[in-house]
Amino acid sequence: MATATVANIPVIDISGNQQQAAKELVDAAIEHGFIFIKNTGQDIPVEAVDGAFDLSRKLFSAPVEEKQSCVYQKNNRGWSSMKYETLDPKNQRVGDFKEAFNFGEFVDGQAQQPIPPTIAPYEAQICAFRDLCYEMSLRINTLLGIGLEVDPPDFFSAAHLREKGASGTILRLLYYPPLANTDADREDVRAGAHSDYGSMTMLFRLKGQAGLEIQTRENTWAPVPVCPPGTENDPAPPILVNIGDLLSYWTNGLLRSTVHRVVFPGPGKEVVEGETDTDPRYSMAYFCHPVGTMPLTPVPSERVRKVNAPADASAGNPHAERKVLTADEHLNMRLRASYLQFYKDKE
Ligand SMILES: O=C(O)CCC(=O)C(=O)O
Ligand SMILES: [Fe+2]
Repeated sequence: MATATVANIPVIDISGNQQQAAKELVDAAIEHGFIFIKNTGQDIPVEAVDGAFDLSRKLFSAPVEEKQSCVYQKNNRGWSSMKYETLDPKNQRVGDFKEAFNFGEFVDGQAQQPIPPTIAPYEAQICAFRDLCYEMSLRINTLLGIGLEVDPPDFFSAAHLREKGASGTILRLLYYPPLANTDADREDVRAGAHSDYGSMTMLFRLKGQAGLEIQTRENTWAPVPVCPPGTENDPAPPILVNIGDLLSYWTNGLLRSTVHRVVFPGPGKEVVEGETDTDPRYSMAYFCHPVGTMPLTPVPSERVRKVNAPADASAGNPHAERKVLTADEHLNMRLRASYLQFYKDKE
């Protein structure tokens, strides 16, 4: 395999000077839409991430009947089986080569959805991990507000406060099995090309597991290494943050909601040194959504007001030719496109 020209995403330490961190975050969000957050274990302890990955392995290896009893529901929670979701419906002939399990909100430490008996004893642990992600997402949202000089600077984090109402926020565990030798269908893709639906996503990956690629400004695909240069000796790989569609709408396209996908790099394709696609791959994504009733209008920021939305940003922008959507209306529109069969069966 050829060695890849990897995406040049900066690694940012948000534990130091906050003004500096805010500036670096916003610069990266404008330029790449993707940001590595150095994992010093301060926001999310390394053991919490490892523990969540252990639970994920338990969950996906549970008997299929258990997973089936928690099957995907209209509230975007539960288990989706192999090839169930299609993230790039325009180009994919077969669904994503993955399984996923979505956790919605917990109330008093309890999931508000069926969970497989195999992991039921660990309900409190999943809730605690989701809470850690929530707290960290608020910090990042605050920094983005500071960096963009939004008035008030906590505009984004305030829009995400749980106490203000329900949101579409989801903790998603993902399992991508390897492609069997006999499986000649090279059309399989682990996750089709897409941008994320929420405000932003925090992604956890495991050392050595290849596959995530982002679309560059030149319309090429660049692999995103799990451990970029400078993080090799950190206690855990950095947390990868990416801007979703809502932060892009909120900022007139200034923050970039970058298209990405998960592939089998395959023979002859580029792969990051030290990574492979021949093993099972696990990842965890915290999809951060604001309170569902929030309108997606540009935020009060001089910097945002000055932006002339680029022509191509209007392609997926709900403001281009329709009424202003709320966060929930936007989410439902995107889910309908990705779970076509599910919605067809329901109608
Ligand atoms: O598994 C990954 O690395 C990314 C998954 C992803 O992009 C998604 O679920 O939105
Ligand atoms: Fe994604």
